[in-house]
Amino acid sequence: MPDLEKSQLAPHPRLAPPPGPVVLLVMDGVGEGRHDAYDAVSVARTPALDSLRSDAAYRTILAHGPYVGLPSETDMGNSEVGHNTLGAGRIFDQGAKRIDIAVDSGAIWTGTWQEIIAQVTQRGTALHLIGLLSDGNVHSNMTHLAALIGKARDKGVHRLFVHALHDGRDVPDRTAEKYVAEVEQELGAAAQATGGTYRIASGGGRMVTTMDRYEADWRIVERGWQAHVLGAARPFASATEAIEQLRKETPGISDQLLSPYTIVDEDGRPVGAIQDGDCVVFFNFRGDRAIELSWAFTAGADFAGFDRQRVPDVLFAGMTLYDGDTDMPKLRLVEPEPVPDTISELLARTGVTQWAGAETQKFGHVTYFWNGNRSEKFDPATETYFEIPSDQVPFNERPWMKSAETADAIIEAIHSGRFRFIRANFPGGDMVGHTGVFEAAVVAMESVDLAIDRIDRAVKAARGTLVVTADHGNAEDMIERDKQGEPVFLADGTPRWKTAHSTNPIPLIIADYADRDVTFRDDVPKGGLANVASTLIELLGYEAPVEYEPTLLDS
Ligand SMILES: O=C(O)[C@@H](CO)OP(=O)(O)O
Ligand SMILES: [Mn+2]
Ligand SMILES: [Mn+2]
Repeated sequence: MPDLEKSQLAPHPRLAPPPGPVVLLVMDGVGEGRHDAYDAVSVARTPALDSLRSDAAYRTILAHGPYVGLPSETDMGNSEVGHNTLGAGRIFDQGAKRIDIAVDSGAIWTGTWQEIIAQVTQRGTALHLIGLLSDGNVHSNMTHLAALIGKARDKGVHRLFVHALHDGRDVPDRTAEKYVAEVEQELGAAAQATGGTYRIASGGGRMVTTMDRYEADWRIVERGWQAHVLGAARPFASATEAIEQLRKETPGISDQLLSPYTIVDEDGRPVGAIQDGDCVVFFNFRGDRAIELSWAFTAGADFAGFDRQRVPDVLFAGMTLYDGDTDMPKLRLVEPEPVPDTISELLARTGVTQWAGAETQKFGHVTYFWNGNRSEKFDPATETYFEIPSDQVPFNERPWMKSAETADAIIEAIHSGRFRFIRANFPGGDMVGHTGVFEAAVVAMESVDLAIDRIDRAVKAARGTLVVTADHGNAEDMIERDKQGEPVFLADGTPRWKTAHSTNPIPLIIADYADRDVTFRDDVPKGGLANVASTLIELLGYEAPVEYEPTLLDS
């Protein structure tokens, strides 16, 4: 490694390293809400968090929009941008924003896009656009899909198929039909303009179709493959008909869970199965839930995810890079901004031992996202990764998730004495928050609190430092609100439960058990996730690099 000596962190002039480890707990999807009846975080009984808030150093920080590299103040945070920003100590333009810029400047229509257009027009093959119909700006954005359809139309593409994943997680639930109608309109106009075939060819809810992550459940991707590629999912004449029928069969079903389907013609043949010579663009820009399908399209015979049955020879491109280590996918429409010199890289160079762990659902959050979308370690000799297998159920059915097992693993890491920096993620607030089941979200928070209580005692005994924060809000605001912020109710008076993240600030708690004077400075009122890395580096006993956003600690 070049410059290893030069780039080591310097000892902090005032703060000595604590005798025990610095332990960072990221409560996924836990913001500071209104403390009303729809705030599962405050409704939950959380004695550990309550006493930490009152006895330790406590403040809130920002985790949305421009504070994490997203286009606007109204953009809620999410795990990718949140953990990227936590790990980078700086704010980088994130996927959503980079694609917006590339569309505005036209840079997206060079390179890979030209290759795709050349192939489909010269060979008369089809262009397939797979992705999430959403304007949540977390995994995808409808404006990007519209731009792709419009450009294909202008380039005279004759056959274009959209494989539609339904959201209900980053947008209000049960709105799938609205996004479908929007796309159908764009496709209809393009078909008319070109005299070609522009159609939705398959679809399904994102949590059961295609968008698995961290290999939690490959069956999800297999179902997507059958729907999009093989054209072999349950047949329907249109996406609208599929959504209507599936809702009739399971009243109240969330868009996330709509079964996969394939659109067929009058003879029952799939209208847009994927064939040799076709081109495929996965228009999601976020990596975690895009990686597995990308593997399925690009891996050779050693692919072990599921039996693909038929692997069409296609040109496959991602909206952007999904995995920096494996350079995957090889073809992409927009290059990401590299995120160098993350906190883990600096700590590894300095020889600080690190442990990172979480259950499967968020394992990549504290490794891959934390390290700027890289899955590899910087120094295997000093870094340990630990994964606890997640349950494979809707999380409202097991809202405690693996909180206890994660706490066990962290406490073991503390007791081993081998690690100076320990970081972990507790998914409960987020994963259960996304189900829109309020009572379950309360249980999730209580299980996270029990875990924090145990970890807090272990950190105290080891004379370390406990840092508790989050990556964005979710469970603290579980109801849809109107423009004035008032709760929205259904006709029968029940709350319209919200399944998405929020733009709320998040907590930052520091409990130092090493007899050091640790207090927050008061001159960074708009402190955000980007300020956490410098703060952690100081707590570890080093000077934060000047390139990072400043520390939140008093000097
Ligand atoms: O589940 C996910 O993919 C997102 C929401 O779309 O949540 P998070 O950013 O918390 O991982
Ligand atoms: Mn998250
Ligand atoms: Mn989430």
